Amino acid sequence: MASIPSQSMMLRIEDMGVTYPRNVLALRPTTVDFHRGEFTVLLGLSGAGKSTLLRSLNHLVLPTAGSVISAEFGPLNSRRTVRQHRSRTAMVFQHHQLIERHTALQNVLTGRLAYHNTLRSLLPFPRQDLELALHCLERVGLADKALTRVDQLSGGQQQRVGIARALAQQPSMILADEPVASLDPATSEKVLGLLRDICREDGITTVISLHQLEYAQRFADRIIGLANAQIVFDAAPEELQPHHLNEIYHGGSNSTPMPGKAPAAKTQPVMPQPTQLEIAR
Ligand SMILES: Nc1ncnc2c1ncn2[C@@H]1O[C@H](COP(=O)(O)OP(=O)(O)OP(=O)(O)O)[C@@H](O)[C@H]1O
Repeated sequence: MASIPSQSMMLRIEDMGVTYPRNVLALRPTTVDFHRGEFTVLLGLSGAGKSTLLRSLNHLVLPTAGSVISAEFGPLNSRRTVRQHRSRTAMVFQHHQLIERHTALQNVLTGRLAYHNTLRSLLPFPRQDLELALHCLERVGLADKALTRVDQLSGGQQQRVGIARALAQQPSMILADEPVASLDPATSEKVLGLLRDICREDGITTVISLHQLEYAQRFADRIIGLANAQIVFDAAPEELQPHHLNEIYHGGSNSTPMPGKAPAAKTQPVMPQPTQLEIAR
């Protein structure tokens, strides 16, 4: 039976694993707690399992083993609990998933849809929703772009609309899947800083997948390093040592134990390609 999460815990994955069709092992059975207000970065090479772990947290990817347990709603073992959990879990995507021919405000308002039934969502949004959406745009510095079509905004501005839409959902958790992968370094820093500051201010638990070590060290409260479908590091950024990076980015041939955990059992370590090594710098 699933154990009960403690007070500060927001979400627990318990012996959760994902194997895709054709026996592709993307995440070995793993147990991890995510705490209230924590800003966690999932770090690893392409194919390490970051997106799989991130998306399984709200069952966008369905775990094939173990369970996801919400402190608020319990184990995600029914359509009802999954729906409840998703209504409080906002997503930010790499390509923002905005409706380009709609205005920034209209896009942010879609963050409110989870709070209305299908029939209600066909009607104009209530005034409170409009005010909230405007407030969210203000928080990401885009109040003056509320009525601008999204396809007339820059990539960084579009991602800020994506964050405002997530905030309009009034989430207790935000899952961000490589939210800066399409942005230049200066814009990436601005977007990540904004997301981190707002989540900190509002106490929103955030899990975000990134390739860039530098950003993970700069913005994360906690880094979870993945390699070969398993967690090989899980601690504060200050604890990340060269041998951990070796584990994350090189398959860890001469690894030492990760903080708080026994050394991970490895099968068939996959060595990164030279292009992949670039991202470790
Ligand atoms: N829908 C799918 N069907 C089959 N295999 C998949 C699917 N999605 C991912 N995989 C495989 O699962 C493994 C983990 O992929 P995942 O996308 O989680 O890695 P990632 O660390 O997020 O990579 P990236 O940084 O490139 O997004 C990879 O081997 C990938 O090819």
